[in-house]
Amino acid sequence: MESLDWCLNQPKIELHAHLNGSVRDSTLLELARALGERGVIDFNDVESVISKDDRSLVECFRLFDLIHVLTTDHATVTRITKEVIEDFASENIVYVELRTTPKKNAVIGMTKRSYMEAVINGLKSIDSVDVDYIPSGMAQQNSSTTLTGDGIIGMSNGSVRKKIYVRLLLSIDRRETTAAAMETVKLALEMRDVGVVGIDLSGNPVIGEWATFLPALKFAKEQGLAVTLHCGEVPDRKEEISAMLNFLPQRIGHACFIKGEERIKLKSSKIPVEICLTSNIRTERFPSLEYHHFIDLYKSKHPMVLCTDDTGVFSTTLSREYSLAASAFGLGRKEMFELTRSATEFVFADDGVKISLREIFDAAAKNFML
Ligand SMILES: CC(C)=CCNc1ncnc2c1ncn2[C@@H]1O[C@H](COP(=O)(O)O)[C@@H](O)[C@H]1O
Ligand SMILES: [Zn+2]
Repeated sequence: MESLDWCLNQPKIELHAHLNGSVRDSTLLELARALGERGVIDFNDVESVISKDDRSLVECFRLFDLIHVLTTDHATVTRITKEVIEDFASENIVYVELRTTPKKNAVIGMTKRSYMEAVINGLKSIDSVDVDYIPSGMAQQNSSTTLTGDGIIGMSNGSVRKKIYVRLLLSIDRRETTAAAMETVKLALEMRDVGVVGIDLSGNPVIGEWATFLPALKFAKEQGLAVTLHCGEVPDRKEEISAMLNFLPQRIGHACFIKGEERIKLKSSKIPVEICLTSNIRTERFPSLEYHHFIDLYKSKHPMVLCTDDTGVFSTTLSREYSLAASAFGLGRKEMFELTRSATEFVFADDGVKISLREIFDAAAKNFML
């Protein structure tokens, strides 16, 4: 494997990360213990599920339901958001699009909006790194900081801090109705001034119909939100894949089972693909990386980026994904650096952020392209 240290040190862009899939195991266990003590859950049952490493698709979605029981209150959503962003920043991710499904729970007074406000509070509460989540022109910049061009900012007092750009995508869960999906899109539109830039369609891929989500996704697009779709996660979905590609989303995730005509359509569309290697292997989309479609897309120069999907659920990091790709597909340092740098062009943030990211990668090129 290409040295994990090198992959850790290079600046990286993460475009496919689900909040509740990225929670630290230690945090989940702590939350489970507390709920166990209150008699809400049986801690021993939960511990064995959380500690398991390999999970089938069905088991993964059961785990998500369990994670949601543990995390869905305002204070915990704030806490996990803070920890997830701190973890991403600690491995030199300079830009992350974090996606999450806004949730309601009348019993604790949670609305989709208050859930998202708890996420924003998590971003605000981070003080170990500089977090940029407000789009240009929407807030006063911290005048005591200047970008040095390597993902690090120089403070007017001479100290140096890491900086991470964070933008948010609101996910529509495939279990939701058209009305619920529309509510999420409207919320996203109202929260553009706090860093929401787009919509994601995710959830159990064998549940739900494309036609249910289409009206909300169309509306999102018309209103200028970017859209990314989980597409081709399971076999035999020719019609849905075709309809999704015809929709022309700004990006798609996974694309594991896009074959024949649809594969040709994908390639000619140039829609960037978010590739999640460990996620695909752990959920047995492919028997091993040797069979993964990464290399076909890569060789045909299709726009793509490596992502984690769920660092917690799949026990991975973005650095590890790069290291895996290096060993499985023979990528050298230059290729890995160019792969993550190329994602600058398909982030959903505004042009000001793209310009800053180009500067960060240009400045880092001399150290990482050797
Ligand atoms: C089986 C598996 C995990 C496959 C690959 N990955 C995924 N495919 C589809 N939806 C996903 C995947 N990983 C996370 N999600 C979605 O993200 C949610 C967790 O993050 P959040 O609650 O939106 O903050 C899950 O409940 C699910 O709706
Ligand atoms: Zn995903």
